[in-house]
Amino acid sequence: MSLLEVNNLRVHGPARELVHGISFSVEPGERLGLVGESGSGKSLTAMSTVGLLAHGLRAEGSVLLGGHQVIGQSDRALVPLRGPVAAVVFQDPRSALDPLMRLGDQLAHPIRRRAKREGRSMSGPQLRAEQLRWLDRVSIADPERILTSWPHEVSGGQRQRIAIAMALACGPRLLIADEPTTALDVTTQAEVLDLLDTLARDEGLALLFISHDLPVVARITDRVIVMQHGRAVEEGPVRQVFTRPRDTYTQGLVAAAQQLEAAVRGMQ
Ligand SMILES: Nc1ncnc2c1ncn2[C@@H]1O[C@H](COP(=O)(O)OP(=O)(O)OP(=O)(O)O)[C@@H](O)[C@H]1O
Repeated sequence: MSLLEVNNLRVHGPARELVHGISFSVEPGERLGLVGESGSGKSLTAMSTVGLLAHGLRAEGSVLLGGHQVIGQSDRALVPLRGPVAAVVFQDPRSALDPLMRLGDQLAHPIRRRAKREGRSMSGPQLRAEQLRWLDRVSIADPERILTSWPHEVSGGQRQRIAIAMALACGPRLLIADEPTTALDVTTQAEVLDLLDTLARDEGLALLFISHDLPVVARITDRVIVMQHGRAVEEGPVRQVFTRPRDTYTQGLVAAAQQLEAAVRGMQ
């Protein structure tokens, strides 16, 4: 059974339909990229798979996540799926972090939830050891200080590393990453991307990776869906789509990425 199976997903906005019937699946351990220009419907598609659409939007069709139907379910019914089956890393790590809670307390939350789910009791020292282990896994320097810090006391890159640690500490089988490096500077982007790549491999995670950055998607995913105006215009293995694009829109995206790369090379 697929980990995620999306069938004829439509997303309706207040005034018009925004995603016009998209279908795809993600197998355990597979890495799927969603690419396309700004406003093409990548985020709405991804957020629909975990029932996280903004107020005023409505999804229709079928989304089976870990075999459970997501469309039409209440938030309460989706809680057991969010975290254990799929976790999300957002573009802006501040959306995952409570500004009024110390980082250690925030990281404790998914660790405790997972332990409870697995029927493990957890002492204070065990919890602290787990917090430090997760900070080490996301390569956070000075973890003791970080645990007692507030979100505004750490850098954007550190916030994103902690958001990734919180997502992975839930023990998900699918990680949805929505432009996870866009808000970071170029050096930090590359580091966080490497981190995601390594952690996903080590944990055997499936990835649904959203980006408008084609080289990044080429590096991190196996298969890609190209979206335009709320529709999938092309889908296939990432190498095939990026080296021999069939659709004219994809051809344009690939040509633009190549031109940018050539221009940067010319400056060096
Ligand atoms: N809450 C909302 N209410 C109304 N329209 C929305 C809402 N959220 C998104 N949209 C519209 O839906 C369309 C798709 O948006 P979506 O965020 O999925 O695009 P995207 O491809 O992820 O773009 P980006 O790369 O800029 O994040 C856009 O036209 C957007 O303006």
